[in-house]
Amino acid sequence: MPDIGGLHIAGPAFGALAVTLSIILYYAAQTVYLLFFHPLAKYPGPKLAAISELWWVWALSSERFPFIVYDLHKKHGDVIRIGPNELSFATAEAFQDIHGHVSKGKARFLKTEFYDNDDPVPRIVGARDPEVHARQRKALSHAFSAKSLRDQEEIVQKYVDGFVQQLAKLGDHGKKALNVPETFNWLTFDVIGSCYLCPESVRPIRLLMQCLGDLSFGEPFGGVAKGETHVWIKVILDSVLYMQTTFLRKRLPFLNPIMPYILPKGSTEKVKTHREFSKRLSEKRLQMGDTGRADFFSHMLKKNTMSVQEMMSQTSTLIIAGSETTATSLSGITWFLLKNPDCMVRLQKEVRGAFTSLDQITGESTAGLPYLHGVIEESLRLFPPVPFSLPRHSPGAVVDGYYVPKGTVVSVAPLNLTRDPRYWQDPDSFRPERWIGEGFNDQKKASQPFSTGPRACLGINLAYLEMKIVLATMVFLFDWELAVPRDEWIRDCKMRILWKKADLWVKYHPRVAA
Ligand code: HEM
Repeated sequence: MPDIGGLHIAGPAFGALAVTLSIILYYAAQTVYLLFFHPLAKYPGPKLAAISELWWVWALSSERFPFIVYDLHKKHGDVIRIGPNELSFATAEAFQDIHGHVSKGKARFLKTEFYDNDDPVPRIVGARDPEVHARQRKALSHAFSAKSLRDQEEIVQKYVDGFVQQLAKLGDHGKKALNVPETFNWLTFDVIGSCYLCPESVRPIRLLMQCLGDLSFGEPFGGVAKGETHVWIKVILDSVLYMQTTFLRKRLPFLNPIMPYILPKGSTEKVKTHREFSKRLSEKRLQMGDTGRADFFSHMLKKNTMSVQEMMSQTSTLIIAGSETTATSLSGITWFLLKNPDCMVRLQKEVRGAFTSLDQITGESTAGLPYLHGVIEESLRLFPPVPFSLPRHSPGAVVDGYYVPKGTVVSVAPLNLTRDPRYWQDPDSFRPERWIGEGFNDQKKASQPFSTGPRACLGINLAYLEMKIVLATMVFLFDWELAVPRDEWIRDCKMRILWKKADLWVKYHPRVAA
């Protein structure tokens, strides 16, 4: 029986005490190291973030991550420590250093574990190995060529026509308010579903009826046709929340056992359902082989550089990457136009002056409307549809003048960059004219909603095409009214990897002259 300072402690109790003391000492020593001697110790930020992953987990779970990081940069400056081994930057130079192309032979910043999920094979957005990613990107890039875009325009036109008819019908010609984020989801999921499968209108309907027949689904997602959110879209949006928790669980594995109690009921099942839908849809499309039509799948098949599993795993990613982002952008644009009636009037003048009938509204004709372009760019600046800060591992390199040790996680806070007075005149105001001609001499590289470099968005041209056609059509046909007045909308949105948008109720009145 050990005798400590006159205290007699039994053997097992002594063992437990020794273990407890060792653990306390270990964490105390680690805390001192992380706070004072770690290579990142000199950077400001929350103390909890410096010593533990708990801060990051708290910030991500709060669903307010971009706002929290925004406020921290405002308080502490351009470089802050947001994890024991993680830095957040707030400059355009840092964005370029981390995401831009690097010269041959130089090491690249690669995606972190944040992008991992439980999928057996990586898919384009999540592929961390540069070789796997380059191969997948090459196979898919043809689906985003100028020629493919021309095919995709037909799809966009078709769904936009149906969409505005639904807005008129369901909105009872301006008498009833519609929830904007939801309506744009009908459209963008239908468009991407159709581009993904095949552009001929009847095909996706039949295909989906065949493979998901028992669930009696209609068109690709049937959102526009039915004027309601398809059950798969609901499942997809919920499973994005689950994906967010995957990162949390990976970062703090001890959370695993309690996750089922924290997650909303049925989350795990929803992810499974989403994967099952994607799998069945892909299988059916693969069975069809070469259909002679240029959909996303046909390009992958033609390239023949991806395994069947790899091709199938792209489905769920592309459907989310291509639809939710565009719907978010369109919702943001709606908000800014309604809060800035002068801008709305100027846009109406441009669109209504340029066209006398709907059939004149095309990809080519809308590409020549500078104010429309300015409206889209300005909204993407103030409300970037991808709110998370695209984390990367430093290869041991300089970021905006700071040497960042190898393995450190680095990212750039999207909201700070786009509202920084060093880059933008009158940064918090919605001023589409800044994007026309010389504008205000802003440093436009500080707005990178589609990212840049080898991992930049593949669907950028499709996104602009879709946004321009739908906005021009809606402005041409309707006068918009904010049905439920509100002072703020952006800060009411939450981050679940992508934005979970707050409701935005709008009435679409038929334009008198139309
Ligand atoms: C306004 C609409 C859109 C925005 C703001 C947007 C934004 C982005 C961003 C920021 C990334 C980089 C993600 C990262 O580094 O983790 C990305 C990647 C990607 N986006 Fe988009 N996107 C939009 C629309 C689309 C559309 C319509 C498609 C078509 C399917 C698409 C397909 C992709 C793909 C395939 C990638 C992965 C590229 C790669 O890793 O090589 N996106 N997007």
